[in-house]
Order: sequence, then C-alpha cells, then structure tokens
Amino acid sequence: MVRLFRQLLLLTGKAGLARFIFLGLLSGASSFLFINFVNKSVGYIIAGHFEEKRLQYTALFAAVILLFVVVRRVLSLGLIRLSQTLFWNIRKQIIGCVLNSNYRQLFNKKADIQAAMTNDVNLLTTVSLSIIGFFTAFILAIASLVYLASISFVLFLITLVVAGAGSLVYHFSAMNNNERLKKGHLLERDFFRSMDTILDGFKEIYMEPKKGKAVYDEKIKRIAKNAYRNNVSAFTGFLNNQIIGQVLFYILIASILLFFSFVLKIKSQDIVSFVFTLLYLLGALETILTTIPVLSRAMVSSDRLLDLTENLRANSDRNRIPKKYMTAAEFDSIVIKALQFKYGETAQDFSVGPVNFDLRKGEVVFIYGGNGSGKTTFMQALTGLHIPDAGEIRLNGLLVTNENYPEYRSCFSVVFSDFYLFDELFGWKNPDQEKFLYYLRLFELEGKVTLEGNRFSTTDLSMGQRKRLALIASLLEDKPLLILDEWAADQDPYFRKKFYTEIIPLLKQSGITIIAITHDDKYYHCADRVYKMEYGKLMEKPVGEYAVS
Ligand SMILES: Nc1ncnc2c1ncn2[C@@H]1O[C@H](COP(=O)(O)OP(=O)(O)OP(=O)(O)O)[C@@H](O)[C@H]1O
Repeated sequence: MVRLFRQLLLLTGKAGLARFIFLGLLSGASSFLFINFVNKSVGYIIAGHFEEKRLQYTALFAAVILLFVVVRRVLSLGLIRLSQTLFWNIRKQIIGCVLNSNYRQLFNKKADIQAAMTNDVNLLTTVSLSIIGFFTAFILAIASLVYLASISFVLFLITLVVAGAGSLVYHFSAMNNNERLKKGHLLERDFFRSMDTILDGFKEIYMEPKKGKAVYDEKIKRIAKNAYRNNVSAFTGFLNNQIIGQVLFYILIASILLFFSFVLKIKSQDIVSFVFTLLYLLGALETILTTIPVLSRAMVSSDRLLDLTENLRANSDRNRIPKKYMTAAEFDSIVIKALQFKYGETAQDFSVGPVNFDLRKGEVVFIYGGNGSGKTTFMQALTGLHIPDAGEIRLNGLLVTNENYPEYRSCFSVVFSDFYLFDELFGWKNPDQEKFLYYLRLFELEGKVTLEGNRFSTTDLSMGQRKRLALIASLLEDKPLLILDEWAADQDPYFRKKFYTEIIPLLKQSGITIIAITHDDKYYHCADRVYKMEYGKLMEKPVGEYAVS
C-alpha cells in the first residue's frame, strides 16, 4: 500500500495529490449534503411545514446537484488522466528496465514480464478509476456516522459495534483471500508460460497434434482447474464478507425499528432520519466492500510490478548507449587472459576456460568443436553478452571493466545462430543505400528485398536468405569485428563456397576482423587461425592441417 502510494505521489506531486484529496472530500461532502437535505425535507414534510421551506430547499437541492456534477466531472477527468499516465508510465518503466537489464537474468523473466505487462498493469489502471467511488463512499460513511451520532448517540454506539464486528470478520477473511490472490497470480504466470509453449512451438504442434493435446491436458487444464478453485474460493470469501456485512446492517435496522425505538424512546422523526441515513451508510459500505477485493488485487499487482522493476533494476548492467564507437581503422587487438565463465554455481554447471586468446586487426579466426563443447558460450563471454567470472579482456591494450563494457560490446556485430532479424535498421537513421545495394549483390539477394528508408521491404524469405539479410544488416553497422555463429550452416553448397572463398576475403580486405564458429572443415584453410573448443577449453590448431586436398 505504502509503495503504491509512493508511486502515485511521484506521478501527482504533493500539490496534485492534495487537489485529488480535496476534490474527493468535496465529492463525499456533496453526497452527504444531499442526504442531509433529503432528511431535513422529510422532517419538514412529517411536521407539516414544508411549504415555507420549498423555495429554500429547491435552491439547496439545485446547488448540491450542481456541486456534485462539477466535482465528479473534474475528479473523473483527473483520475482518467492519472490512470492512463500510470498505465503507460509503468509499461515504459518496465520496458526501460528490460532494455537495461542483464541478458542472463532477463532470460528467466520472460513469463513474469508478459504477465506484468498485461494483467497487472491493466488491473492497476482500472482500479484507479474505481477509486472515486471508493473515496466518495468513504467520506460519505464518515459523515453519515458523525450525523448518526448527532441524532442519537446510543444508537450510534450500537451501529459502531455492528460496523466494528463486520470489519473484524472482514479483516481476518481478507488476509486469507489475499494469499489466494497471490497464488492466483503465480498460476497466471504458469498459464503464460504454457501459452508461449503453444505459440512458439505451434509448427511442431501442427505437425503432431498429440503434442498440443498433451500441453493442453497436462498444463492448461491443470492450471485452469487450480486457478478456478483458487479464484472461486478467493472471490467467495470476499462475497461472503459482503453478505455478512449487509445482514448485520439489516438486523441493525430491523432492531432499531422494532426494538430500540421503543426501549430508548427516540422521537419518530429522529428514527426516520437515523434509519434513512443508515440506509445510505449501508450503500456506502457496500461500495467500500465491493471495491476492497479489487483494491486488494491491485495491491498484489502493484507489489508484483514494483518487485519486478526493482529486481530488473538490481540486475541492470547499465547497458547504456556507448559514448564512442570504434571504427575498423581504430581497432588494433583484443587480448584475453585466463577468461572463465560458468553457468550457475553448482559443480554440474558448464564452464568455459581458463581461456587465453588474442585477436589482431584484420584476422580471420575459425572456432570448431563438438556440440555442447562451449563455442557459443565462449563467443558470448568474448563479446560481453555474458560477463566473465574471472580473467581479463583488453581492447587495444585497455582493460575492459564494468564502466566501459558498453563501448566494448559496440565493437562487435554478431549474427547469432538463433538470430533475430529486425525488419528495420533500428538505431541507424540514414543507412548507406549504395553499400546496401553492394552487399545485396554480393549476397545475391537482388530483387528479393529493398531498403525503404531504414526498413526492409520484406523479411519473408527463406532461412538461408534471412541469414544473408541479417549479415548484411550487421555489416551496415560498420563495426570493426564480425562474429558469426554457424552462419553458413543454412547456405547451399554453392553459396557456402562463395562465402568462405570470396566474401570472407573481401570483408577481411575491407579491414573487418572476423571470428566464425563453423563446422565447415572443408574451408578451415580460409582462416588465418583455427581453434578447437573441447569441454570448455580452447586450443589452437595448425591451419596447415586443413590445407585443401
Ligand atoms: N543458458 C544456459 N544455462 C546453463 N547452461 C547452458 C546454457 N546454455 C548452454 N549451457 C551449457 O553450456 C554447454 C555449452 O553450450 P554451448 O552453446 O556453448 O555449446 P556449443 O559448443 O556452441 O554447441 P553447439 O555446437 O551445439 O551449438 C552446454 O553443454 C550446456 O550444457
């Protein structure tokens, strides 16, 4: 609650919040004034001298209705704006944190982020709209209680005892319900995970519907069943509370009419006013009680959102935009000493290193090795995607540290084996069209794709062509180092030959330094140096071994 309040305060500022509170008070006051005028009018009507008050009360009713409309309009507009600002601010904040977060940490948080972006943010913003009703009802309830005390203090005390008993029941059951709501959120996250499995693996499911049925039966159905049970008991708990609250009030009203009015000898006019105000109080309490479950869910959502942003921030590696980009001409060397990287903490977790490795300007280096030997892991540690656990990296003699990692990473263009082909050259406003056309010819994609502004006309290409386009996009970035992870694996034999024997020498000639992970031993002679990765250890192999036979 406090965290949510702080978040709101950040958005509204102190003056803005004071304005909302003032308007909320006015809104509650206008509702209370209305009841008060109704009560008074009824009193005058019962007493038989309403005629002389008719004009005065016409004006008072008109004024209070006008006040109600104006205050509600201003308050509603303010809250709609606030809820939309909250909605987009939280989304932007989360995306900002995602963009700044550590690659390894982010990997495990996909489902959490998706659930937060859809469920939690939506809930939080819709609840901010129901706050008007809640706040007005709250003020009305307080004012009604004060009014009740002024009519009959004894009846007021009895009302307080009944309200207190209702609140206690509510409080204890709400704690259980909130736990259930938290569990509901966890189930929602599991649901998103399974949804991802279905959407990402749809090709495989389409080919073998048994897979889809198994995911449906074993995951979706189980989650739905658990979520159904959990949510039904949470909401039943809230509804039961509501019913208990209402029944207590009905008993109170009936007791006042049938019993207390005679025992306490209260004037019939006061009894009418008391019961009338009690009915209004009941309405206000009903609004409060129905809004509380939504508020509780919003509180859980807001806690989850704040936990997520705090967690993302804590794991941020401040992946800022580099202050300076190195050109190919400026690049001289990368020297790596005793680099080590380990996934996780246990003895079973795979590790790479210690690796000693150096790379000079314009070199072409190939790395090969069995599946799972650690080639990609090494490449990810070399490029700064994974931060090494030990050892040092020097770029042009300068030690790479946490402070200059962004500049270091920006020296590499990478085409990952599981690359993502952006349909726009994001971050490059005016790409060099001539260079693009040159590469398009070189990679034999002419007539297949064009560059419109910085957007590709299409990315609906074959896998091999998509990889060629991804490489072109990387080359347009003009980085000194090019890293390729099994790039040629999807190319046909003709283009594979062209890639190793023509394209790589051309790129080398233009000053680009290349590291390629490759299983194409037929072309290892095209490299200046060849390394083998085995169980996380990198060993240099003589290139002569791979001379063309
Ligand atoms: N995200 C990860 N978390 C934990 N361990 C991982 C992760 N990714 C890979 N590994 C482990 O690291 C080892 C090396 O994986 P890596 O991808 O580096 O191998 P590779 O040599 O590139 O293999 P391939 O030729 O199959 O692509 C694997 O055996 C795997 O157990």
